[in-house]
Amino acid sequence: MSVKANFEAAKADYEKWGIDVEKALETLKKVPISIHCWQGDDVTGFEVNQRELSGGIDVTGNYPGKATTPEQLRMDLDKALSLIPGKHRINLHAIYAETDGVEVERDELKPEHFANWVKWAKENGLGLDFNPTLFSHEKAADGLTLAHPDEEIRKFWVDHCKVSRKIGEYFGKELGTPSLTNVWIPDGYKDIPSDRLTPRKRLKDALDEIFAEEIDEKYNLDAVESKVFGIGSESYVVGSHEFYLSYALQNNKLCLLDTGHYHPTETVSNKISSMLLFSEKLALHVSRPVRWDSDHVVILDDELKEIALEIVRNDALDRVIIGLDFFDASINRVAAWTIGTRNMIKSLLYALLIPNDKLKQLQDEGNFTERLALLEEFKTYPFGAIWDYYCEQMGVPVKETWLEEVKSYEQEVLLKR
Ligand SMILES: C[C@H](O)[C@H](O)[C@@H](O)C(=O)CO
Ligand SMILES: [Mn+2]
Repeated sequence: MSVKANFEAAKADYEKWGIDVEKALETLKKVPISIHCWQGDDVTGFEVNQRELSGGIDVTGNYPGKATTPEQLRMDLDKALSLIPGKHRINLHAIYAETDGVEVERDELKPEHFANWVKWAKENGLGLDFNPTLFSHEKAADGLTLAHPDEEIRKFWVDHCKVSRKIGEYFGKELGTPSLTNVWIPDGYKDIPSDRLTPRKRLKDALDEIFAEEIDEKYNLDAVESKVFGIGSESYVVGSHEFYLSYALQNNKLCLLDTGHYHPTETVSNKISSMLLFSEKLALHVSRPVRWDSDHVVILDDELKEIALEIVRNDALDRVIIGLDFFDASINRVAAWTIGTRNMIKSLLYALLIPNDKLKQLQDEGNFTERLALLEEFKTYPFGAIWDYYCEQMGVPVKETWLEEVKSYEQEVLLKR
């Protein structure tokens, strides 16, 4: 049977439950995923003075063909984007600045250092998001940045975050879609601290300084990202979930939840509804922690589906900004982007094809038998046939045929680097 014939049969199955499949596909088309550029070069960046990756995060693997220039990284992104249905966004870090071989310190970065990214984004109809980079730098060598006891170091990082917001504003103005500028810092201690409060007080003051300048939300949205621990900050992280949740609420900022930044049995899916009751918007870094914040490529697992369900069933597709955050150097990097992003989109489609109103009603009626039965049966509804049709309609490879394109690209481009 053709993709279309399979689709028609599957559509009929869903329609029995009152699900408007065409409408679901129209909705899906409009959801942008913010794809992180750093999967393509193992979080290296293009600074003239390149430093080792630090900040308690790690990339393992030595798969050949990693991008080592901005042109290569954009070319690899182009390839991945050609295999992913929909129009999306690209998420940059400050270390991806292009400074023409001139060493520019991070507190001196300017919008012009990202002009090539903006040009490319315009050509491809992409939005851009941004992150100041508060790691892989000698001023972060002891694992402290915005919470550093040394005022000079703190000021350096405050200034870096200030210029980063201006870069976000520039993206928003140029591209006509607000940039999400997300602050994540590695600050913490390996061993039990003797004072938990003072570093948090310093971080709070630093954030107040960073956000003192009003920037129109038409152009830039600010987010703050928490973490439970990192390598070298096992006992204490200054920017904990409670810290940033409170800060974001009090200061009208977006709280960003990275799915790898919580205790192993704590799920982000269970936090979304609570936060939606108190914040207009929140942001995600969808990742896959395997035993720790290992940033494995996102797969279509139960938690991913549950996250998508929480966004869809709470009508929050325009309130939850979905970004990805994984980096695996042990596999083809273009494939990593393609697998992870296609899975994120697949999970949203899965959620859009669930009879969510009926299931809510069953819960209110106390009919937990039928609730469980339907949730389980829908797991094997012919969702794949709808997904294949969506890919075909969007002009990207159906099923695993995209892999052939990645293999050719590897032979023709990546292995020649
Ligand atoms: C590159 C990092 O993953 C990113 O900046 C941050 O979002 C993070 O998740 C650190 O663990
Ligand atoms: Mn993250």
